This record gives sequence, structure tokens and C-alpha cells, in this order.
Amino acid sequence: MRSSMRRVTTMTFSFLLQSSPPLPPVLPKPLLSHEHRYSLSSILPLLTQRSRLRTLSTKSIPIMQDSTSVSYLSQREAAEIDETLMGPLGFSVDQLMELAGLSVATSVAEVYKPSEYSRVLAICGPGNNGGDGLVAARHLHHFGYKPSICYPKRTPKSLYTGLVTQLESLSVPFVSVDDLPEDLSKDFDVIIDAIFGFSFHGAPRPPFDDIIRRLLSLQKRPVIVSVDIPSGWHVEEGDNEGGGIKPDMLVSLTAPKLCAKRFCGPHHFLGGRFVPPSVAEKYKLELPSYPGTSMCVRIGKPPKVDISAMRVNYVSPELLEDQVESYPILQFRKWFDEAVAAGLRETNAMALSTTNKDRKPSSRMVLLKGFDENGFVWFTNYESKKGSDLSENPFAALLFYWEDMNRQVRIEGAVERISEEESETYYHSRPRGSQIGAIVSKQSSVVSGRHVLYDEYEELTKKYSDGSVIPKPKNWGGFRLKPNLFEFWQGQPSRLHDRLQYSLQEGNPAWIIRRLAP
Ligand SMILES: NC(=O)C1=CN([C@@H]2O[C@H](COP(=O)(O)OP(=O)(O)OC[C@H]3O[C@@H](n4cnc5c(N)ncnc54)[C@H](OP(=O)(O)O)[C@@H]3O)[C@@H](O)[C@H]2O)[C@H](O)CC1
Ligand SMILES: Cc1cc2nc3c(=O)[nH]c(=O)nc-3n(C[C@H](O)[C@H](O)[C@H](O)COP(=O)(O)O)c2cc1C
Ligand SMILES: Cc1ncc(COP(=O)(O)O)c(C=O)c1O
Ligand SMILES: [K+]
Repeated sequence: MRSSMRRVTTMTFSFLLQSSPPLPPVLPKPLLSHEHRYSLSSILPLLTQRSRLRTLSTKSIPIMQDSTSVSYLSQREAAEIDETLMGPLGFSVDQLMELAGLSVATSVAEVYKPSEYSRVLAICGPGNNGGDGLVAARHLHHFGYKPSICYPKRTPKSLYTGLVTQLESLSVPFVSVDDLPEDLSKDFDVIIDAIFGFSFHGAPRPPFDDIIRRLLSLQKRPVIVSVDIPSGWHVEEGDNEGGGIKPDMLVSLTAPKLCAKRFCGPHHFLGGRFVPPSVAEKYKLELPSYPGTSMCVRIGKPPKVDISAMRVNYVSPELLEDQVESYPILQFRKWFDEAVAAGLRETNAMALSTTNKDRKPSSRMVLLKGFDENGFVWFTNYESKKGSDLSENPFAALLFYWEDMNRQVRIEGAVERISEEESETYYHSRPRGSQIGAIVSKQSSVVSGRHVLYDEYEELTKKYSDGSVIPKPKNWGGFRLKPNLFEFWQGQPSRLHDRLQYSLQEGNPAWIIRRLAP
């Protein structure tokens, strides 16, 4: 260990990750030509359908933990709020309908990905709820779904005829009630129930009575997404007879109506991100905040899941022996670049597994800060648990999981400290707050409270507020793992994954590539 430590002190700092660091000069020339630059469009086919879709939808949907803090509206309040918005507040019905329909489409896209739920039937009623359904269908078309529309009682107002024309111009098919299959489960994955909204009263009249009866008979598929009110439910009392439709998703608009208290399906979303504060104040509306730029927010409890049934069937391009690089470091570079180009978050995050002298393993995430033919580098506190493990047993394993690409990379080898000089250079490249953080944190030791760290952090922040150099703690620095084994794993259907292992035999510099059973 000592001698190898001395060897690394002569290295320059060039291993640190750059977008495309120079290739190691020790590699034979012809291999250099194998290096590719990847544009995002060339990478996209490598991503799964699932991940491609994720880029369409909002990144994170915060969940309202306390559903009691959302206001519920009576039928009269809902109608009054609409009048206020469209009267003194200057909104037009077209505008509100566009936003409502977009909220419905984004909510659907959050939960039901078009790779699995592409065939959508929007059943639209005669009022504005039906209009929301028409708008949602248009957006879903643009999101990659294949919507069809059933719109039996058309209103001859220009708002609605315009929405119909827009859908026709996209070749979205309109299906008459007579042409609807009796069993909707064969032809559709999702039904948008945009039949009745908050102006529904009495019992459903034809042809909607029969359509609602058909929705009632559906089992698991297609899923039903109700816009604002599950059609047929009493706007305030809900499904009071217990025989109404049971939607899988309810997208409440502006604020949930009283009937939504009776909704016990798995997905309750709120849309209608346009309520001005004056309206919220007047009606004492308590509404959750919408995340980022999202048009919808999940309200209520997240769905209960059957963990044992949670699984993904991976579908990816094949990983073949004659397509991979002869040098694992080049193959790693290729996959790393592809992961970066695909926009994955923290591509350089890796699990580091160590063992202590009693052969007890432990794992944690660290950030890769550079790699080349000499090894893989990360930084940490030498007196931490991992630091002490590595001094007792200088062998470790690294693991990368690039979920959106169905890829995993395992790397194993011997570990050594990098030079003080390299650690110094890297330490001072970090944000000053993190430099102070490294001084404050006696990593892996017990702390009596958060304040202990923060008090010292504040003190040091003041001390170094003049911009002077923050000295690197002696016990903070880098490790380098020199690999003797790599495995590139590409997820495939039916768990028949591709696994290509590169290993080094004692005293032989050539890498042997072998396929392992999945
Ligand atoms: N604030 C928002 O977020 C916005 C929500 N919008 C949506 O608008 C609906 C409310 O729209 P409205 O037009 O007032 O009403 P409905 O869509 O519920 O439907 C009224 C039509 O339905 C007929 N109706 C009523 N009861 C029955 C029944 N039992 N059988 C058959 N037909 C029925 C009614 O006809 P009537 O002759 O009975 O009056 C109407 O033709 C709201 O829920 C949101 O989805 C807006 O997009 C704007 C902003
Ligand atoms: C994504 C991610 C990256 C991390 N990167 C580092 C790192 O580069 N260095 C580090 O010391 N700790 C890092 N941590 C914190 C470690 O996971 C761990 O909590 C800490 O190093 C203490 O581990 P130990 O007690 O096993 O030594 C990271 C955590 C996460 C979730
Ligand atoms: C405790 C700790 N140390 C070091 C790092 C690496 O951070 P940096 O990128 O600032 O070097 C991390 C990253 O999460 C960390 O949590
Ligand atoms: K509805």
C-alpha cells in the first residue's frame, strides 16, 4: 500500500471528471477510434419507454400528507367560484377549460404511461365537464396517447365546435354510442369520464344512463379517470347508494367538491392552477401548492402497493460480446457518457462496499470524482467507517445503477489513498460551505444534536468570511480503486439479462471477457 501510495503522488490531477477527459495515453492507438460522442437523439432509443415518458411529465409530484387541510366545495360554491372567475376576474371559459383539460392530461400522464395505457376513450357530456374531456384528449394525443372520443350530445356553441374541429384535425376518431363495444375492456386502456361535472342533478338520462351502466361493469381494465365528479355521483353526497362507478383516479378541479370525500380510489389529483388569492381568501380555500411548473398535484394519501408485485420488465438493446470495447475502462467511458447525455441525475453516484477486519461488509453511496486507467477516485473522511474499513481491508466494490437505462456496472479491486497534493487541489475546488462541512463533520462519529454541527459551521463561516484559504483537514482526501474486475449488466425481458464480465488473471495484463448467466 505504501509503495503504491508513493507512486500516485507523481500523478497529475487530470483524472478528475470532465465532460470528455483525454483518453489514457497508455492505450494502443487503434482503440482510440472507437470513442464516440453521443448526441441526446442518439441516446434516446437506449432509454426505456418508461424513462422517455418521464421526461414528458413533471419530475416530482409532492404528496399532500394531510388530506384534511384541503377545502371541499358545495355545488353552489363551485358554481359561484366559476362565475367569479369568469366575471370580475376576467377569465374566459375557454381559458379555464384549457387549463382544466391540461391538468387532467398531466395527471393521467403522471400515473398511466402511454407505453402501457395508450388507448384512451374520452366520454364527453353536454356541459363544460365534457369540454374538459375534449381538451384533455387533445393534450393526451400530443403526449403520445391514442385517444378516441365519444361525444353523443354535442352543444352547438363555438367553444365546443372549435374543440371538435381541433381533434378532427389531429385525426382523433369520434365513436358514436351505438358503435361503442359493449365490453369496453378489449379496446381501451383508460376511460376519461368527462360526462357530468358539478352541475349534475337528478338521475342520469339517456344515453348517459346506459354508458354509466357499462362503466360500472368494468373490472381492472380499462382504468377510469373521472374529471371533477365521478359521473352519476351526487355532487355533494357522493355515491350515496354505493352502486355508482368506482374511478381509479379523480382529478378535482379548482378544489375538490364535497363528494370527493367519499372517493377511495388510489389516485386523487387536483388541477386548476389558476386560483387568484382573492378567490382563495373569499371562499377560505385551503389548497396545496403545486410543484415546480406542474399543472397537477396529488392530494390525499398515496396508493397502497403490493410490494411483492412491484416489478419492471426490462426492454433494452442487446449487449453483445462483439460490440463492446476490449478495454473495460473504454466501455465504462462509453456507458458513462451515454448516461450523462441521457440527462440522468447524479450519474457519478455509486455504492461503495467495504469490509472490516472481521469480514463484516458495509455499503454507502459516494460520488465518483474521476476515473482513468489508474482507477476510480472518490473523496471522504479517512477516519470514517469506510476509511477505517479500508485501512483494515484495502479491497472494495463499486456499483453504479443507471435505472433509466436498465444498466448496472460492478467494479472491484484494491484501494489506495491518492496523494495529499491531489486531495488538496480537489478540496479547494469544492464550494466553501462543503469545505467547512468537511472540517465540522467528524464523519461516522455520534453527534449529540444537529446544533453541534451548525454552531461550529457558523463559527467557521464567520472565521473564513474574509475569503481566506480554508485549510483541508489532514483526515480528508481521496481514495482510488484500481479495478481487477468489471461487469456490465443490461436488463432484458424475462430476467434474461446480458452480463459481460471483464476480469484480469494473475500476472496477465489482458482483460478476459466472459458472459455470465443472468
Ligand atoms: N373551475 C374549474 O376548474 C372549471 C371547471 N370546469 C368544468 O365545468 C364543470 C361544470 O360544468 P357545467 O357546464 O356547469 O356542468 P356539467 O358539465 O356538470 O354538465 C351540465 C350539463 O349536464 C346536463 N345534465 C345535468 N344533469 C343531468 C342528468 N341527470 N342527466 C343528463 N344530463 C344532465 C345538463 O343539462 P340540464 O338540462 O340538466 O341542465 C347540462 O347540459 C366542472 O365540473 C368542471 O369539470 C370548466 O371547464 C371551467 C373551469
Ligand atoms: C448520492 C450520495 C453521494 C455521497 N457522496 C459522498 C462522498 O462522495 N463522500 C462521502 O464521504 N460521503 C458521501 N455520501 C455520504 C455517504 O453515503 C455516507 O453517509 C458517509 O460517507 C458516511 O459513511 P460511513 O460512515 O460508512 O463512512 C454520499 C451520499 C449520497 C446519498
Ligand atoms: C459527506 C459527503 N462528503 C463528500 C461528498 C462529495 O461532495 P463533493 O461533490 O462536494 O465533493 C458528499 C456528497 O454527497 C457527501 O455527502
Ligand atoms: K365527470
